[in-house]
Amino acid sequence: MALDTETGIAQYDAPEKDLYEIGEMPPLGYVPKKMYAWNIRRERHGEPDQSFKQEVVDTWEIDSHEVLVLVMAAGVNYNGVWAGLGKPISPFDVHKQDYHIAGSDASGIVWKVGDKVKNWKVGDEVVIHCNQDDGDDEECNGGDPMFSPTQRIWGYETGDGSFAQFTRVQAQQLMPRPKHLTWEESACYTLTLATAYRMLFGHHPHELKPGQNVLVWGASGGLGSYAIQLANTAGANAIGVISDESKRDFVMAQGAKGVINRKDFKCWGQLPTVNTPEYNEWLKEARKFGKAIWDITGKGVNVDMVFEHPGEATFPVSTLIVKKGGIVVICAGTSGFNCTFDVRYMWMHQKRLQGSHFANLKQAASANRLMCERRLDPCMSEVFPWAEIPDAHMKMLRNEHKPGNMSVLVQAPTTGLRTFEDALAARG
Ligand SMILES: C/C=C/C(=O)SCCNC(=O)CCNC(=O)[C@H](O)C(C)(C)COP(=O)(O)OP(=O)(O)OC[C@H]1O[C@@H](n2cnc3c(N)ncnc32)[C@H](O)[C@@H]1OP(=O)(O)O
Ligand SMILES: NC(=O)C1=CN([C@@H]2O[C@H](COP(=O)(O)OP(=O)(O)OC[C@H]3O[C@@H](n4cnc5c(N)ncnc54)[C@H](OP(=O)(O)O)[C@@H]3O)[C@@H](O)[C@H]2O)C=CC1
Repeated sequence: MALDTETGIAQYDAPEKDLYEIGEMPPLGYVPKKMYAWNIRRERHGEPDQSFKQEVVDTWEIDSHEVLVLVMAAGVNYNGVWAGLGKPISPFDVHKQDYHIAGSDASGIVWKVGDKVKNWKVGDEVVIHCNQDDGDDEECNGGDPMFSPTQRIWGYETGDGSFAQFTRVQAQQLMPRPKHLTWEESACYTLTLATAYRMLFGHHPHELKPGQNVLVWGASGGLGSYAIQLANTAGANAIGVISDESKRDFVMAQGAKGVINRKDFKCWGQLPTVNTPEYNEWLKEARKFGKAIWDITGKGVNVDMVFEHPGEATFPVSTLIVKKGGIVVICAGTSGFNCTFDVRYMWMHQKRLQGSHFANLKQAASANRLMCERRLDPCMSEVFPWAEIPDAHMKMLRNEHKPGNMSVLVQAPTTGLRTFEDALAARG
Protein backbone atom coordinates (compact mmCIF):
# COMPACT_ATOMS: atom_id res chain seq x y z
CA MET A 1 0.00 0.00 0.00
CA ALA A 2 1.39 3.45 -0.91
CA LEU A 3 2.42 5.56 2.09
CA ASP A 4 -0.10 8.30 1.29
CA THR A 5 -2.97 5.81 1.35
CA GLU A 6 -1.81 4.11 4.54
CA THR A 7 -4.79 4.20 6.91
CA GLY A 8 -2.81 3.52 10.06
CA ILE A 9 -5.49 1.02 11.05
CA ALA A 10 -4.44 -2.59 11.53
CA GLN A 11 -6.22 -5.24 9.43
CA TYR A 12 -9.19 -6.88 11.12
CA ASP A 13 -11.56 -9.69 10.23
CA ALA A 14 -15.09 -8.79 9.20
CA PRO A 15 -17.42 -10.39 6.65
CA GLU A 16 -18.75 -8.49 3.62
CA LYS A 17 -22.53 -8.20 4.03
CA ASP A 18 -25.41 -6.12 2.65
CA LEU A 19 -26.53 -4.90 6.09
CA TYR A 20 -24.75 -4.75 9.45
CA GLU A 21 -26.29 -4.58 12.87
CA ILE A 22 -25.75 -1.39 14.89
CA GLY A 23 -22.22 -1.53 16.33
CA GLU A 24 -21.16 -4.34 13.97
CA MET A 25 -18.14 -3.22 11.94
CA PRO A 26 -17.84 -3.80 8.18
CA PRO A 27 -14.34 -4.25 6.72
CA LEU A 28 -12.63 -0.83 6.54
CA GLY A 29 -13.88 0.99 3.44
CA TYR A 30 -16.46 -1.67 2.51
CA VAL A 31 -19.85 -0.03 1.87
CA PRO A 32 -22.90 -2.24 2.48
CA LYS A 33 -25.92 -1.78 0.19
CA LYS A 34 -28.24 -0.99 3.11
CA MET A 35 -28.03 0.74 6.48
CA TYR A 36 -30.13 1.42 9.56
CA ALA A 37 -31.42 4.98 10.00
CA TRP A 38 -33.90 6.89 12.14
CA ASN A 39 -36.26 8.37 9.56
CA ILE A 40 -38.73 11.22 9.80
CA ARG A 41 -41.54 11.11 7.24
CA ARG A 42 -43.94 13.90 6.38
CA GLU A 43 -47.03 11.96 7.49
CA ARG A 44 -45.43 11.38 10.92
CA HIS A 45 -44.63 15.06 11.72
CA GLY A 46 -45.14 15.56 15.46
CA GLU A 47 -43.23 15.11 18.71
CA PRO A 48 -40.01 13.08 18.36
CA ASP A 49 -41.46 9.84 19.81
CA GLN A 50 -43.96 9.91 16.94
CA SER A 51 -41.92 11.38 14.11
CA PHE A 52 -38.67 9.34 14.41
CA LYS A 53 -38.84 5.67 13.31
CA GLN A 54 -36.03 3.21 12.65
CA GLU A 55 -35.95 1.94 9.06
CA VAL A 56 -33.55 0.21 6.67
CA VAL A 57 -32.60 2.41 3.70
CA ASP A 58 -30.10 2.39 0.85
CA THR A 59 -26.61 3.54 1.81
CA TRP A 60 -25.75 6.85 0.11
CA GLU A 61 -23.93 7.12 -3.18
CA ILE A 62 -21.40 9.95 -3.10
CA ASP A 63 -20.42 12.60 -5.62
CA SER A 64 -16.86 13.60 -6.52
CA HIS A 65 -16.50 16.22 -3.74
CA GLU A 66 -18.34 14.21 -1.12
CA VAL A 67 -17.32 11.81 1.61
CA LEU A 68 -19.14 8.86 3.17
CA VAL A 69 -18.54 8.73 6.92
CA LEU A 70 -19.19 5.76 9.20
CA VAL A 71 -20.94 7.41 12.14
CA MET A 72 -19.46 6.34 15.48
CA ALA A 73 -21.57 8.72 17.57
CA ALA A 74 -24.02 11.52 16.82
CA GLY A 75 -24.95 14.73 18.65
CA VAL A 76 -28.49 15.66 19.67
CA ASN A 77 -29.59 19.15 18.69
CA TYR A 78 -32.76 21.17 18.75
CA ASN A 79 -32.99 21.13 14.95
CA GLY A 80 -33.84 17.40 15.21
CA VAL A 81 -36.84 18.46 17.29
CA TRP A 82 -37.85 21.13 14.73
CA ALA A 83 -37.40 18.68 11.82
CA GLY A 84 -39.62 16.10 13.55
CA LEU A 85 -42.30 18.63 14.37
CA GLY A 86 -42.21 20.02 10.84
CA LYS A 87 -42.31 23.47 12.44
CA PRO A 88 -41.71 26.24 11.61
CA ILE A 89 -41.04 24.57 8.25
CA SER A 90 -41.04 21.00 7.03
CA PRO A 91 -37.62 19.80 5.83
CA PHE A 92 -39.47 17.97 3.03
CA ASP A 93 -40.34 21.35 1.50
CA VAL A 94 -36.62 22.08 1.32
CA HIS A 95 -34.93 18.88 0.12
CA LYS A 96 -37.86 16.99 -1.49
CA GLN A 97 -36.51 13.59 -0.36
CA ASP A 98 -39.10 10.95 0.75
CA TYR A 99 -37.60 10.56 4.20
CA HIS A 100 -35.50 12.81 6.40
CA ILE A 101 -32.54 11.55 8.40
CA ALA A 102 -31.87 14.23 11.01
CA GLY A 103 -28.63 14.66 12.95
CA SER A 104 -26.29 17.63 12.39
CA ASP A 105 -23.38 16.53 14.57
CA ALA A 106 -21.20 13.43 14.40
CA SER A 107 -17.86 11.86 15.06
CA GLY A 108 -16.85 9.08 12.72
CA ILE A 109 -14.45 7.47 10.31
CA VAL A 110 -13.96 8.40 6.67
CA TRP A 111 -15.24 5.32 4.81
CA LYS A 112 -15.22 6.38 1.14
CA VAL A 113 -14.07 9.55 -0.65
CA GLY A 114 -15.16 11.09 -3.95
CA ASP A 115 -12.48 11.23 -6.64
CA LYS A 116 -11.90 15.01 -6.24
CA VAL A 117 -11.36 14.79 -2.46
CA LYS A 118 -7.72 15.54 -1.66
CA ASN A 119 -7.51 16.30 2.06
CA TRP A 120 -9.10 13.20 3.57
CA LYS A 121 -8.62 9.47 3.17
CA VAL A 122 -10.33 6.28 4.27
CA GLY A 123 -9.64 5.65 7.97
CA ASP A 124 -9.35 9.30 9.05
CA GLU A 125 -11.11 10.06 12.34
CA VAL A 126 -13.23 13.20 12.02
CA VAL A 127 -15.91 15.44 13.41
CA ILE A 128 -18.38 17.11 11.04
CA HIS A 129 -19.60 20.70 10.91
CA CYS A 130 -23.07 21.19 9.51
CA ASN A 131 -22.73 23.98 6.95
CA GLN A 132 -23.03 23.12 3.26
CA ASP A 133 -22.94 25.32 0.17
CA ASP A 134 -22.22 24.84 -3.52
CA GLY A 135 -18.98 26.83 -3.24
CA ASP A 136 -19.19 28.63 -6.57
CA ASP A 137 -20.85 32.00 -5.85
CA GLU A 138 -19.25 35.30 -4.79
CA GLU A 139 -20.05 34.87 -1.07
CA CYS A 140 -18.20 31.55 -1.06
CA ASN A 141 -15.28 33.19 -2.86
CA GLY A 142 -14.36 36.35 -1.00
CA GLY A 143 -17.48 36.90 1.08
CA ASP A 144 -19.01 34.80 3.83
CA PRO A 145 -20.33 31.34 2.83
CA MET A 146 -23.10 31.79 5.45
CA PHE A 147 -24.56 34.44 3.09
CA SER A 148 -24.44 32.16 0.04
CA PRO A 149 -27.78 31.56 -1.72
CA THR A 150 -26.92 27.84 -1.58
CA GLN A 151 -26.17 27.81 2.18
CA ARG A 152 -27.94 24.92 3.93
CA ILE A 153 -27.67 22.98 7.18
CA TRP A 154 -26.71 19.29 6.80
CA GLY A 155 -29.21 17.05 8.64
CA TYR A 156 -31.86 19.78 8.64
CA GLU A 157 -32.07 21.23 5.15
CA THR A 158 -30.52 18.05 3.74
CA GLY A 159 -31.98 14.61 4.49
CA ASP A 160 -28.76 12.62 4.95
CA GLY A 161 -27.81 13.46 8.55
CA SER A 162 -26.02 11.52 11.27
CA PHE A 163 -28.78 9.39 12.80
CA ALA A 164 -27.76 6.54 10.51
CA GLN A 165 -24.83 4.12 10.20
CA PHE A 166 -23.42 6.19 7.33
CA THR A 167 -23.77 9.86 6.50
CA ARG A 168 -22.95 11.77 3.33
CA VAL A 169 -21.14 15.11 3.66
CA GLN A 170 -19.14 17.61 1.62
CA ALA A 171 -15.39 17.18 2.14
CA GLN A 172 -15.13 20.75 3.49
CA GLN A 173 -17.41 19.73 6.40
CA LEU A 174 -14.77 17.46 7.92
CA MET A 175 -12.49 18.57 10.74
CA PRO A 176 -9.94 16.61 12.77
CA ARG A 177 -11.34 14.84 15.82
CA PRO A 178 -9.89 15.75 19.24
CA LYS A 179 -8.04 12.54 20.05
CA HIS A 180 -8.30 13.04 23.81
CA LEU A 181 -12.09 12.80 23.69
CA THR A 182 -14.27 9.70 23.37
CA TRP A 183 -16.37 9.16 20.26
CA GLU A 184 -19.47 10.37 22.07
CA GLU A 185 -17.78 13.45 23.53
CA SER A 186 -16.43 14.39 20.09
CA ALA A 187 -19.90 14.05 18.59
CA CYS A 188 -21.73 16.36 20.97
CA TYR A 189 -20.19 19.81 20.50
CA THR A 190 -19.57 21.13 16.98
CA LEU A 191 -22.98 22.59 16.09
CA THR A 192 -23.58 24.55 19.26
CA LEU A 193 -19.92 25.47 19.80
CA ALA A 194 -19.40 26.87 16.30
CA THR A 195 -22.72 28.76 16.49
CA ALA A 196 -21.72 30.32 19.81
CA TYR A 197 -18.28 31.20 18.36
CA ARG A 198 -19.79 33.16 15.45
CA MET A 199 -22.33 34.86 17.73
CA LEU A 200 -19.63 36.09 20.10
CA PHE A 201 -16.73 36.75 17.71
CA GLY A 202 -18.17 36.85 14.19
CA HIS A 203 -19.89 40.22 13.92
CA HIS A 204 -17.38 43.03 13.52
CA PRO A 205 -17.02 45.54 15.18
CA HIS A 206 -19.03 43.90 17.95
CA GLU A 207 -16.73 40.96 18.66
CA LEU A 208 -16.76 40.26 22.39
CA LYS A 209 -13.63 41.87 23.85
CA PRO A 210 -11.52 41.35 27.00
CA GLY A 211 -13.16 42.91 30.04
CA GLN A 212 -16.60 43.19 28.42
CA ASN A 213 -19.78 41.70 29.88
CA VAL A 214 -22.15 39.34 28.09
CA LEU A 215 -25.54 38.09 29.29
CA VAL A 216 -26.05 34.45 28.24
CA TRP A 217 -29.60 33.08 28.16
CA GLY A 218 -30.00 29.33 28.68
CA ALA A 219 -26.51 29.23 30.15
CA SER A 220 -26.70 25.54 31.02
CA GLY A 221 -27.92 24.59 27.54
CA GLY A 222 -26.06 23.50 24.44
CA LEU A 223 -25.27 26.99 23.15
CA GLY A 224 -25.03 28.59 26.59
CA SER A 225 -22.47 26.21 28.09
CA TYR A 226 -20.03 27.03 25.24
CA ALA A 227 -20.87 30.75 25.24
CA ILE A 228 -19.73 30.92 28.88
CA GLN A 229 -16.51 29.05 28.14
CA LEU A 230 -15.76 31.04 24.96
CA ALA A 231 -16.32 34.33 26.80
CA ASN A 232 -13.60 33.19 29.20
CA THR A 233 -11.15 32.43 26.40
CA ALA A 234 -11.59 36.09 25.35
CA GLY A 235 -11.13 37.47 28.87
CA ALA A 236 -14.74 38.64 29.06
CA ASN A 237 -17.28 38.20 31.87
CA ALA A 238 -20.31 35.99 31.28
CA ILE A 239 -23.49 36.35 33.30
CA GLY A 240 -25.56 33.19 32.89
CA VAL A 241 -29.33 32.77 33.17
CA ILE A 242 -30.94 29.54 34.40
CA SER A 243 -34.47 28.42 35.33
CA ASP A 244 -33.59 25.96 38.07
CA GLU A 245 -31.18 26.19 40.99
CA SER A 246 -29.88 22.69 40.18
CA LYS A 247 -28.09 24.25 37.17
CA ARG A 248 -26.30 27.05 39.07
CA ASP A 249 -23.14 25.12 40.03
CA PHE A 250 -22.75 23.74 36.50
CA VAL A 251 -22.85 27.25 34.99
CA MET A 252 -20.44 28.67 37.59
CA ALA A 253 -18.10 25.72 36.88
CA GLN A 254 -17.99 26.73 33.18
CA GLY A 255 -16.53 30.05 34.35
CA ALA A 256 -19.55 32.37 34.66
CA LYS A 257 -19.00 35.51 36.72
CA GLY A 258 -22.51 35.16 38.13
CA VAL A 259 -25.80 33.38 37.60
CA ILE A 260 -29.39 34.67 37.68
CA ASN A 261 -32.50 32.48 38.01
CA ARG A 262 -35.17 33.74 35.58
CA LYS A 263 -37.89 32.18 37.74
CA ASP A 264 -37.28 35.01 40.26
CA PHE A 265 -38.70 37.55 37.76
CA LYS A 266 -41.98 38.07 35.93
CA CYS A 267 -41.13 40.06 32.83
CA TRP A 268 -41.27 37.33 30.18
CA GLY A 269 -43.22 37.21 26.94
CA GLN A 270 -44.26 39.90 24.51
CA LEU A 271 -43.93 43.56 25.46
CA PRO A 272 -47.18 45.10 26.77
CA THR A 273 -48.33 48.22 24.92
CA VAL A 274 -46.05 51.13 25.89
CA ASN A 275 -47.36 53.46 28.62
CA THR A 276 -50.16 51.16 29.80
CA PRO A 277 -50.25 50.05 33.48
CA GLU A 278 -49.17 46.58 32.28
CA TYR A 279 -46.15 48.12 30.57
CA ASN A 280 -45.22 50.04 33.70
CA GLU A 281 -45.44 46.83 35.72
CA TRP A 282 -43.30 45.00 33.12
CA LEU A 283 -40.70 47.81 33.15
CA LYS A 284 -40.43 47.69 36.94
CA GLU A 285 -39.83 43.96 36.84
CA ALA A 286 -37.41 44.17 33.89
CA ARG A 287 -35.39 46.81 35.79
CA LYS A 288 -35.32 44.47 38.78
CA PHE A 289 -33.74 41.92 36.42
CA GLY A 290 -31.32 44.64 35.22
CA LYS A 291 -30.33 45.35 38.83
CA ALA A 292 -29.64 41.64 39.36
CA ILE A 293 -27.11 41.98 36.53
CA TRP A 294 -25.58 45.07 38.21
CA ASP A 295 -25.17 42.99 41.37
CA ILE A 296 -22.68 40.96 39.30
CA THR A 297 -21.16 43.58 36.96
CA GLY A 298 -21.19 46.61 39.30
CA LYS A 299 -23.76 49.38 39.84
CA GLY A 300 -24.82 50.96 36.54
CA VAL A 301 -22.69 48.62 34.41
CA ASN A 302 -24.91 47.23 31.66
CA VAL A 303 -23.84 44.33 29.49
CA ASP A 304 -22.05 44.97 26.18
CA MET A 305 -23.71 41.99 24.52
CA VAL A 306 -26.73 39.77 24.97
CA PHE A 307 -26.47 36.20 23.68
CA GLU A 308 -30.09 35.58 22.60
CA HIS A 309 -31.92 32.43 21.48
CA PRO A 310 -35.14 32.01 23.56
CA GLY A 311 -36.66 34.78 21.41
CA GLU A 312 -40.22 35.89 22.13
CA ALA A 313 -40.05 35.27 25.91
CA THR A 314 -36.84 37.22 26.56
CA PHE A 315 -36.35 39.60 23.64
CA PRO A 316 -38.07 42.68 25.15
CA VAL A 317 -35.79 42.40 28.21
CA SER A 318 -32.64 41.70 26.17
CA THR A 319 -33.11 44.86 24.12
CA LEU A 320 -33.87 46.94 27.21
CA ILE A 321 -30.94 45.92 29.42
CA VAL A 322 -28.10 45.88 26.84
CA LYS A 323 -25.91 48.97 27.21
CA LYS A 324 -25.88 52.08 24.99
CA GLY A 325 -24.14 51.12 21.76
CA GLY A 326 -24.32 47.44 22.76
CA ILE A 327 -25.53 44.49 20.72
CA VAL A 328 -28.15 41.76 20.96
CA VAL A 329 -27.05 38.74 18.90
CA ILE A 330 -29.86 36.28 18.21
CA CYS A 331 -29.81 32.85 16.55
CA ALA A 332 -33.20 31.35 17.41
CA GLY A 333 -36.69 31.78 18.78
CA THR A 334 -37.21 28.65 20.89
CA SER A 335 -40.08 30.22 22.86
CA GLY A 336 -41.67 31.91 19.82
CA PHE A 337 -40.83 33.97 16.76
CA ASN A 338 -42.92 37.09 17.44
CA CYS A 339 -40.22 39.13 19.15
CA THR A 340 -41.28 42.57 20.40
CA PHE A 341 -39.34 45.48 21.87
CA ASP A 342 -39.61 49.13 22.84
CA VAL A 343 -37.92 50.82 19.90
CA ARG A 344 -37.25 54.04 21.85
CA TYR A 345 -34.46 52.27 23.70
CA MET A 346 -33.10 50.96 20.40
CA TRP A 347 -32.67 54.37 18.77
CA MET A 348 -32.05 56.62 21.78
CA HIS A 349 -29.41 54.23 23.13
CA GLN A 350 -28.12 53.33 19.67
CA LYS A 351 -28.20 49.61 20.16
CA ARG A 352 -27.70 46.96 17.48
CA LEU A 353 -29.60 43.82 16.67
CA GLN A 354 -27.62 41.11 14.91
CA GLY A 355 -29.02 37.87 13.50
CA SER A 356 -26.57 34.98 13.53
CA HIS A 357 -26.74 31.51 12.02
CA PHE A 358 -24.31 28.61 12.52
CA ALA A 359 -20.76 29.44 11.32
CA ASN A 360 -18.50 29.39 8.30
CA LEU A 361 -15.67 26.84 8.08
CA LYS A 362 -13.05 29.27 9.40
CA GLN A 363 -15.14 29.93 12.50
CA ALA A 364 -16.04 26.25 12.99
CA ALA A 365 -12.39 25.25 12.56
CA SER A 366 -11.20 27.93 15.04
CA ALA A 367 -13.72 26.66 17.59
CA ASN A 368 -12.66 23.06 16.91
CA ARG A 369 -9.00 23.95 17.50
CA LEU A 370 -9.90 25.27 20.95
CA MET A 371 -11.49 21.88 21.66
CA CYS A 372 -8.48 19.97 20.25
CA GLU A 373 -6.16 22.11 22.41
CA ARG A 374 -8.21 21.13 25.49
CA ARG A 375 -9.12 24.76 26.18
CA LEU A 376 -12.82 23.87 26.24
CA ASP A 377 -14.80 21.16 27.96
CA PRO A 378 -17.25 19.37 25.64
CA CYS A 379 -19.78 19.43 28.51
CA MET A 380 -21.34 16.17 27.40
CA SER A 381 -24.38 15.74 29.60
CA GLU A 382 -25.70 12.28 28.77
CA VAL A 383 -25.06 9.50 26.25
CA PHE A 384 -27.96 7.49 24.87
CA PRO A 385 -27.95 4.18 23.04
CA TRP A 386 -29.04 4.15 19.39
CA ALA A 387 -32.53 2.91 20.33
CA GLU A 388 -33.19 6.00 22.46
CA ILE A 389 -32.66 8.74 19.86
CA PRO A 390 -36.35 9.78 20.03
CA ASP A 391 -36.25 9.84 23.88
CA ALA A 392 -33.23 12.16 23.89
CA HIS A 393 -35.12 14.57 21.62
CA MET A 394 -38.24 14.33 23.81
CA LYS A 395 -36.13 15.42 26.80
CA MET A 396 -34.87 18.40 24.83
CA LEU A 397 -38.35 19.40 23.66
CA ARG A 398 -39.57 19.35 27.27
CA ASN A 399 -36.49 21.23 28.55
CA GLU A 400 -35.87 18.27 30.86
CA HIS A 401 -32.37 17.47 29.62
CA LYS A 402 -29.33 17.76 31.87
CA PRO A 403 -26.92 20.70 31.52
CA GLY A 404 -24.61 20.48 28.49
CA ASN A 405 -24.92 18.63 25.19
CA MET A 406 -26.29 15.12 24.56
CA SER A 407 -24.82 12.33 22.42
CA VAL A 408 -25.97 8.99 21.06
CA LEU A 409 -23.90 5.94 20.17
CA VAL A 410 -24.19 4.71 16.61
CA GLN A 411 -21.35 2.37 15.54
CA ALA A 412 -19.31 2.87 18.73
CA PRO A 413 -20.20 -0.34 20.59
CA THR A 414 -19.94 1.20 24.04
CA THR A 415 -19.04 4.44 25.79
CA GLY A 416 -15.54 5.54 26.76
CA LEU A 417 -13.72 4.50 23.56
CA ARG A 418 -11.19 6.90 22.06
CA THR A 419 -9.96 5.23 18.86
CA PHE A 420 -11.19 2.97 16.07
CA GLU A 421 -8.93 0.23 17.46
CA ASP A 422 -10.66 0.62 20.85
CA ALA A 423 -13.99 0.14 19.09
CA LEU A 424 -12.77 -2.98 17.27
CA ALA A 425 -11.41 -4.44 20.50
CA ALA A 426 -14.70 -3.74 22.30
CA ARG A 427 -16.64 -5.82 19.75
CA GLY A 428 -15.64 -8.83 21.84
C1 LIG B 1 -27.18 25.02 12.82
C2 LIG B 1 -28.52 24.88 13.37
C3 LIG B 1 -29.47 25.79 13.12
C4 LIG B 1 -30.79 25.77 13.72
O1 LIG B 1 -31.11 24.95 14.53
S1 LIG B 1 -31.86 27.03 13.27
C5 LIG B 1 -33.42 26.54 13.94
C6 LIG B 1 -34.13 25.60 13.03
N1 LIG B 1 -34.41 26.18 11.76
C7 LIG B 1 -35.54 26.86 11.49
O2 LIG B 1 -36.38 27.06 12.36
C8 LIG B 1 -35.70 27.33 10.06
C9 LIG B 1 -36.52 28.52 9.99
N2 LIG B 1 -36.73 28.89 8.60
C10 LIG B 1 -37.87 29.41 8.16
O3 LIG B 1 -38.82 29.50 8.93
C11 LIG B 1 -37.93 29.88 6.74
O4 LIG B 1 -36.95 29.28 5.98
C12 LIG B 1 -37.82 31.44 6.62
C13 LIG B 1 -38.96 32.12 7.40
C14 LIG B 1 -36.49 31.92 7.17
C15 LIG B 1 -37.90 31.83 5.14
O5 LIG B 1 -39.01 31.22 4.53
P1 LIG B 1 -39.67 31.71 3.15
O6 LIG B 1 -40.21 33.08 3.26
O7 LIG B 1 -40.62 30.66 2.71
O8 LIG B 1 -38.45 31.65 2.15
P2 LIG B 1 -37.87 32.73 1.14
O9 LIG B 1 -36.89 31.96 0.32
O10 LIG B 1 -37.33 33.90 1.88
O11 LIG B 1 -39.09 33.24 0.24
C16 LIG B 1 -40.00 32.40 -0.40
C17 LIG B 1 -40.78 33.11 -1.53
O12 LIG B 1 -40.83 34.53 -1.36
C18 LIG B 1 -40.26 35.17 -2.52
N3 LIG B 1 -39.55 36.39 -2.09
C19 LIG B 1 -38.42 36.45 -1.35
N4 LIG B 1 -38.06 37.72 -1.16
C20 LIG B 1 -38.98 38.50 -1.80
C21 LIG B 1 -39.13 39.90 -1.96
N5 LIG B 1 -38.24 40.73 -1.40
N6 LIG B 1 -40.19 40.34 -2.67
C22 LIG B 1 -41.06 39.46 -3.20
N7 LIG B 1 -40.97 38.11 -3.10
C23 LIG B 1 -39.94 37.64 -2.40
C24 LIG B 1 -39.33 34.14 -3.10
O13 LIG B 1 -39.10 34.39 -4.46
C25 LIG B 1 -40.07 32.87 -2.86
O14 LIG B 1 -41.08 32.74 -3.81
P3 LIG B 1 -41.28 31.37 -4.63
O15 LIG B 1 -41.43 30.28 -3.60
O16 LIG B 1 -42.52 31.56 -5.41
O17 LIG B 1 -40.05 31.18 -5.44
N1 LIG C 1 -29.25 29.41 14.15
C1 LIG C 1 -28.37 28.53 14.55
O1 LIG C 1 -27.33 28.38 13.94
C2 LIG C 1 -28.63 27.70 15.75
C3 LIG C 1 -29.80 27.79 16.42
N2 LIG C 1 -30.02 27.00 17.52
C4 LIG C 1 -31.30 27.15 18.20
O2 LIG C 1 -31.05 27.70 19.48
C5 LIG C 1 -32.00 27.24 20.42
C6 LIG C 1 -31.27 26.70 21.65
O3 LIG C 1 -30.45 25.61 21.30
P1 LIG C 1 -29.64 24.79 22.42
O4 LIG C 1 -28.84 25.72 23.23
O5 LIG C 1 -28.94 23.67 21.76
O6 LIG C 1 -30.85 24.22 23.29
P2 LIG C 1 -30.90 23.77 24.81
O7 LIG C 1 -32.27 23.28 25.02
O8 LIG C 1 -29.75 22.87 25.13
O9 LIG C 1 -30.67 25.11 25.62
C7 LIG C 1 -31.57 26.16 25.56
C8 LIG C 1 -31.76 26.76 26.93
O10 LIG C 1 -32.63 27.87 26.79
C9 LIG C 1 -33.34 28.04 27.99
N3 LIG C 1 -34.74 28.33 27.71
C10 LIG C 1 -35.68 27.49 27.23
N4 LIG C 1 -36.86 28.12 27.15
C11 LIG C 1 -36.66 29.38 27.61
C12 LIG C 1 -37.50 30.51 27.80
N5 LIG C 1 -38.80 30.46 27.51
N6 LIG C 1 -36.95 31.63 28.29
C13 LIG C 1 -35.64 31.68 28.61
N7 LIG C 1 -34.80 30.64 28.45
C14 LIG C 1 -35.31 29.52 27.96
C15 LIG C 1 -33.23 26.75 28.80
O11 LIG C 1 -32.48 27.03 29.98
P3 LIG C 1 -33.19 27.47 31.35
O12 LIG C 1 -34.55 26.79 31.35
O13 LIG C 1 -32.27 26.97 32.41
O14 LIG C 1 -33.29 28.97 31.31
C16 LIG C 1 -32.44 25.81 27.91
O15 LIG C 1 -31.47 25.09 28.62
C17 LIG C 1 -32.85 26.21 19.67
O16 LIG C 1 -34.03 26.86 19.24
C18 LIG C 1 -32.01 25.83 18.48
O17 LIG C 1 -32.75 25.38 17.39
C19 LIG C 1 -29.07 26.18 18.03
C20 LIG C 1 -27.86 26.07 17.41
C21 LIG C 1 -27.57 26.75 16.17
